[in-house]
Amino acid sequence: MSVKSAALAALASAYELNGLEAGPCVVRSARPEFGDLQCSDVMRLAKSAGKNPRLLAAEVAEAARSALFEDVSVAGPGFVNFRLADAVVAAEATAMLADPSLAAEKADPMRTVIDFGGPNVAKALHVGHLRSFVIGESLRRILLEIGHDVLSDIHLGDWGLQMGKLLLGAALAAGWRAGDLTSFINPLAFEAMTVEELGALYKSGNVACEDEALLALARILTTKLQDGDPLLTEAWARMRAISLASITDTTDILDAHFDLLQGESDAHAEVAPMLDDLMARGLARQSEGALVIDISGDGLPDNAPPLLLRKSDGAALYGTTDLATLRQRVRDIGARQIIYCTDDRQALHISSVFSAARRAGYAEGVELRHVTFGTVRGNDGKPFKTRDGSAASLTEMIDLALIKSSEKVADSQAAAVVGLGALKFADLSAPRRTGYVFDIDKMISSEGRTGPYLQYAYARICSILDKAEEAGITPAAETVSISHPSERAVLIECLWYPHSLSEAARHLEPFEIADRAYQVADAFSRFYTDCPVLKADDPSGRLTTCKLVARVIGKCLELLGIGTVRRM
Ligand SMILES: NC(=[NH2+])NCCC[C@H](N)C(=O)O
Repeated sequence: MSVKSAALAALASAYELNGLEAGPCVVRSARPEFGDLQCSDVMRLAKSAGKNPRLLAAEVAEAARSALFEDVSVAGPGFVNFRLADAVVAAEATAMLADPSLAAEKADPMRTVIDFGGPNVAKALHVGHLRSFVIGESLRRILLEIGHDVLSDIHLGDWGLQMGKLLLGAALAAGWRAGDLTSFINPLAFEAMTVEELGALYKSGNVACEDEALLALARILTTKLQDGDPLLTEAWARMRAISLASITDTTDILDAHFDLLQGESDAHAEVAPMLDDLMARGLARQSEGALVIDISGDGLPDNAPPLLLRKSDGAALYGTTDLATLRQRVRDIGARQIIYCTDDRQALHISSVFSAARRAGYAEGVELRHVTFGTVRGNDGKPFKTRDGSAASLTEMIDLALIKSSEKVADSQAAAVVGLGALKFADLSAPRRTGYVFDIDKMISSEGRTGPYLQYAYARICSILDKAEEAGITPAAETVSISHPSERAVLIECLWYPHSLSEAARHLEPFEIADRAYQVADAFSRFYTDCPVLKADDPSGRLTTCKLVARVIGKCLELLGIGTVRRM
């Protein structure tokens, strides 16, 4: 039973007694002085039943009274407020501490594929990738925590026109000016190449494509590669490997885990049979030499353009590989739920793919969800840039966080945990769609809603528990009791954890967890100011409270992908 379900159950019978039909709704009380939980829909029900709202609320409150609540009262025009009995709070907290999952509500396990990161071969990782890695990894952990069977896939951008441009850049660098391009592409030349050099090849190829004639050549290279030209394939494979190695260096630092390191290219074998299938069933149609599929619904604007599946030159597009990948994920991996985590500028693309998949019957009974996020801004309110004016590079952002944290934390291992924690918490501590301002000094501060604040809180509680152990006063039975209003307040914050977890999973919103961690830590600091723990007459109850708080904050940070240290 969670705190919320207690009130819901009580309300349900109170509703029945009063002949009210609508399912009761309960939220956390915004004013703790009135109670822990609140129901505000009696007023609306009274209106439609033509009753006096305060009187009806009083009747509901009367019927909802039980031993679970110290008080059920009516406030204002008809709010019903519940105040949990202290014994219930203590018993719930005790049960939560004894439960390895901290009373998490488990879901019906579903095979879930989560597609996040989406880095591209030969292109530097930037601030948008930071968000996708951090949010995606946290969602991966949250969905695993509630019991889903999760597979994460990095979905490397390794296939479309960008690969033709890269190959063109390589030929240009090798001195090509005219004639057969491929004779200027030597796969062995990529043997010892760094990612930076690779990036420079892509950039020069991309700039060269401002010239229509060269762009046409890049398209030819793209199609040749997609048709399996052996030389281009070998060159491409080497470049892909160099990029992937450098990308996984970064994801290792960020502690983002991928079960599958697949890319757009992995869908290639699927493309031709899929197009045949769509044509055979009359779903794909020719349009000006290209092959398209009409789409609608999925939040698409009316008369959305059809999704382009094959260009007139035969090349497959971004949407084609996404559709083919989706089909594979459902058919071969058995995905019942597929989650895409990209910035909000891809909303139209992803909706188009979802719509095409549904029309084609590739997503029967499969939940498709797009997790979007907003922009990281600089202090000027514009998208965050690095000094040279280009989109901020992810490695530079990581370095900046690590330099700042090493100025604060002497131990180098702890400094890395703090720096990365600061970076990640800043990314997760606002609802993901909002975006945020990148302010490294604020992120790294140990005050306010920051990663370091939570990591310090966690370390401080651990040190209390360690001291208790050294002094031999670790309680034998872990029973929570309430000795002070501040202790009750922090326990209530802990009891909301299962609800936050469910909400985070339901809305695919790690902010719910970040906020829970902060609320618990904040209430803990008030408790610790008001209540001596080790010096209490009988420290065992308060130590148990500390233990639960450490477990909840530790679990939240783990779900956010943020590391902890026991000593700072
Ligand atoms: N399945 C997907 N489309 N995932 C997102 C991929 C992002 C893409 N590589 C880009 O940089 O824009």
